[in-house]
Amino acid sequence: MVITSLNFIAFRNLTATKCTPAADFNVLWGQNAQGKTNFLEAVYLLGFLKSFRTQRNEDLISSGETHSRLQGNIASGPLSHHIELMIEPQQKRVQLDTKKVRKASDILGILRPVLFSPDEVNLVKGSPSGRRDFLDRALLQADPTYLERVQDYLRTLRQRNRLLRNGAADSELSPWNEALITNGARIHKDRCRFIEQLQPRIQHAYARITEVQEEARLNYPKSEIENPAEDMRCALHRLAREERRLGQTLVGPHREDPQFLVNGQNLRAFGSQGQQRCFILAFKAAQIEHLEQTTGDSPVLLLDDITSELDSQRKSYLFDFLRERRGQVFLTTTDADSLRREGLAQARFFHVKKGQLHDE
Ligand SMILES: Nc1ncnc2c1ncn2[C@@H]1O[C@H](COP(=O)(O)OP(=O)(O)OP(=O)(O)O)[C@@H](O)[C@H]1O
Repeated sequence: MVITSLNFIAFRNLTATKCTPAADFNVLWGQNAQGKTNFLEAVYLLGFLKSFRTQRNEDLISSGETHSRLQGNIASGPLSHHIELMIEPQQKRVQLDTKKVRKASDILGILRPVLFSPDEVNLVKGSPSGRRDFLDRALLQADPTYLERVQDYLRTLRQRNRLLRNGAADSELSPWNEALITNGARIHKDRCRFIEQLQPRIQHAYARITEVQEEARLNYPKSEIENPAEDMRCALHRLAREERRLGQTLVGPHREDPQFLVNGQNLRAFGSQGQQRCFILAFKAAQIEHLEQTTGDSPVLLLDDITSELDSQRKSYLFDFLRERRGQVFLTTTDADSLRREGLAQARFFHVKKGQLHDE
């Protein structure tokens, strides 16, 4: 898939930005705090409807404005689509080909942006919720219907927590236990299946990046158990008193923690910065290849200031990887010359200055 045109109005410091990107490499360069990441964020929002930096709509709207408007034309094989996203403080409204989109899952997949940003490296050592979210975002790109299953689970979880907090009787809780088990086991299976598909690619990419014999694994807890529903039921029984005492659900995929392992050691506790970066890079490469194979289409890559983060070996892997694949890429950098030296001289260069884009 290729973005053929973009139009951003009143988005952060991008007051009025029009752009006709190249079908392959696009470099957004400029000094710090000029709007380069804002541009990537806008593209990401058009495809994913969620920011990778904030949950608050107000942050996205240019100061002093009431709403932002993002528009993009996307060509995918013989098809072309127009996405329009209106961001207001209390809501987002989406149109696909001028028709109102009611369910987010109907639009995921029209534009698939895969982001690689330095901040993601911190996920490896951060909280379990960051790692779950990281995995879930990748899964959603591969399978937009996963969103509805996650939403069902979260609704059940909220309701069950409310009942636990209010000291509801067992008979009242019982149907919610069953709903939690059914929806939770589905999420567990979805995540395990997805990781199983990515695993050989992660391993392969990691070996190529590092050129050492280390085994990289993404591990999901209890992925080997045959019946996750039964396992959840037993755990709910075991922890029933504790759940009532705390007023919250202690069992289910919202508590599970994907582990990033190298040679069997958890990077969360033992990983060097270099191993963390390699792992995330390998994961992204695996995710992209998997998307290309399962959807038959290349996602759009958004690389935020990545060259300053990587050493020369990882940079050369990344550029080889980018050159070998087809597909559209947007890179941000403060140093356009170094990208020209990397062989991206054919890219389309946009200078970003004070929220304005200048085609060069
Ligand atoms: N809602 C908003 N309204 C107006 N300006 C905003 C808004 N949100 C952020 N900005 C401005 O956007 C700029 C930051 O842009 P961005 O994060 O894209 O930087 P960048 O060019 O990627 O820089 P770096 O290289 O440091 O990452 C800052 O000047 C900030 O004040």
